[in-house]
Amino acid sequence: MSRDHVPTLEEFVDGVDKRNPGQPEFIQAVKEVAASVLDYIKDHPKYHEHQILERMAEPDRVVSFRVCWQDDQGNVRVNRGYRVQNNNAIGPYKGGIRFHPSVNQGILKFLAFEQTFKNALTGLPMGGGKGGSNFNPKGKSDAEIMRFCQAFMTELYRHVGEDTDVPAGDIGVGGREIGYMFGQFKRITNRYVGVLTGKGMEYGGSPIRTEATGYGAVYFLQDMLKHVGKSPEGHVAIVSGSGNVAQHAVEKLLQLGAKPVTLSDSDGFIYDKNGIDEEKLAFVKELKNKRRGRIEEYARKFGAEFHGDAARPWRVPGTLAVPCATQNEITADDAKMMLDNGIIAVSEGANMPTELEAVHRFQQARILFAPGKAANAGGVGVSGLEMSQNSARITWKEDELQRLLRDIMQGIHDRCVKYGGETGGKDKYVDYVKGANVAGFVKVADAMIAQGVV
Ligand SMILES: NC(=O)C1=CN([C@@H]2O[C@H](COP(=O)(O)OP(=O)(O)OC[C@H]3O[C@@H](n4cnc5c(N)ncnc54)[C@H](OP(=O)(O)O)[C@@H]3O)[C@@H](O)[C@H]2O)C=CC1
Ligand SMILES: O=C(O)CCC(=O)C(=O)O
Repeated sequence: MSRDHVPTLEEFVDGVDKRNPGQPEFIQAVKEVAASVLDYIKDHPKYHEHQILERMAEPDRVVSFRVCWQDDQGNVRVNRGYRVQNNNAIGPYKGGIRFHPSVNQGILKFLAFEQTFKNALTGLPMGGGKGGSNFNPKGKSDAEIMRFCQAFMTELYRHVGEDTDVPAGDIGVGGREIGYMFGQFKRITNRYVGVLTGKGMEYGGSPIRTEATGYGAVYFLQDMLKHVGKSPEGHVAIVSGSGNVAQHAVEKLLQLGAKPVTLSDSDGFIYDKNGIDEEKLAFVKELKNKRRGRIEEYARKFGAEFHGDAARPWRVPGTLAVPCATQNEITADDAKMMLDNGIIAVSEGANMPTELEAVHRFQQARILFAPGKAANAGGVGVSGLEMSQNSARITWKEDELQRLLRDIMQGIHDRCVKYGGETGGKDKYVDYVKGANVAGFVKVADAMIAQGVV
């Protein structure tokens, strides 16, 4: 293909498809971005001359390694670990670590690609990366989790560092796992540095990192509603997941006067018509973070409905949705059902929880739809602030971090409006997908051009 010709979406995706066989999630993520930015590239030929999108869609490197550990019975177990370093044009690679049996290279490539745009949107100097393992933490003892985390870091330590690549948590990786990995990094390197974020407050963590992703996703929802003269107050909210992001999304929804009525895990979902209040949320936190139990218990305890067989909550009527479990949990049929039920806004707490066809349905219906790379960026935003605090060897006060998180989310909303807002329309429609993709792209692209062909 001639270098003068900006590829069409089909030509571009065809190339990505051929180079990444068997990686549908990665192709989906790249396709969504390409659909937003190719027109912008046509209007700004320097990005085509420098082959920016082509370079961004090829990770800087993918590290894959064996992780050997022993279970409580003394059996030797083998898993595969990865770190995908996608792009470090604007700062050290930054992004979470996922422990889940579904983890493979394609899923981590999609997450590292998304992270590159997300981190740029925060306005902080962080590149994009992601890592993980197909290790399944469910049902493992605390000692097994510790041995696995230590074995994982025994290889990962040589690829990360406070100015190189700074991992954090994601699905299956919370404060406990970060602690074990941090301890092992320190033991191997004899250095006490901010190599991971999401650390405990006693050893270099930042106030509100735990809450930041869920809170941020609801702040973004609030900002979208405010843009069209509305607020979350009084609305019924459908939430999926019951882990870190879902719990704090529910907490912030309650603080803003909305009524969350669902939560889920991989077994199914609960529907509490009376609403999940603070007391019920405290039960969920204890159930999930301490006892590591199943969400079905909520239904038994509070007399709510439980829908099993891995059912998802999208059939439940509500006007707001905050998907907080995993990728591709909202199908095109789900989107239709949600629209039929009168949904007005969706804010993605999870990464790419909405299938591409479902995104198109929401866009066609012109509802408020925030993609994860904008809506869930509060977590990595506060991680960036944890990095700053670690470098300066200080801890800021919680009030200050609450204010900074609010500012970061507001800034992301403004950037989306700048690049995705329609001019001249009466309904102030913002295509948040386009806005987030173009805003993230421009920042990374300009840095790449300034740094030459590397
Ligand atoms: N933690 C963070 O700061 C950030 C997280 N995210 C994204 O938010 C989402 C949730 O992460 P987080 O809350 O941290 O993870 P957690 O591990 O704390 O919770 C994940 C929740 O999602 C459910 N879940 C996971 N995989 C599946 C699946 N395949 N099918 C159905 N349910 C599933 C889990 O159920 P079960 O226990 O049964 O597996 C659990 O309820 C992910 O997409 C993550 O990438 C995005 C930005 C930052
Ligand atoms: O806090 C971080 O570094 C990363 C969080 C994350 O994995 C994400 O934003 O998806």
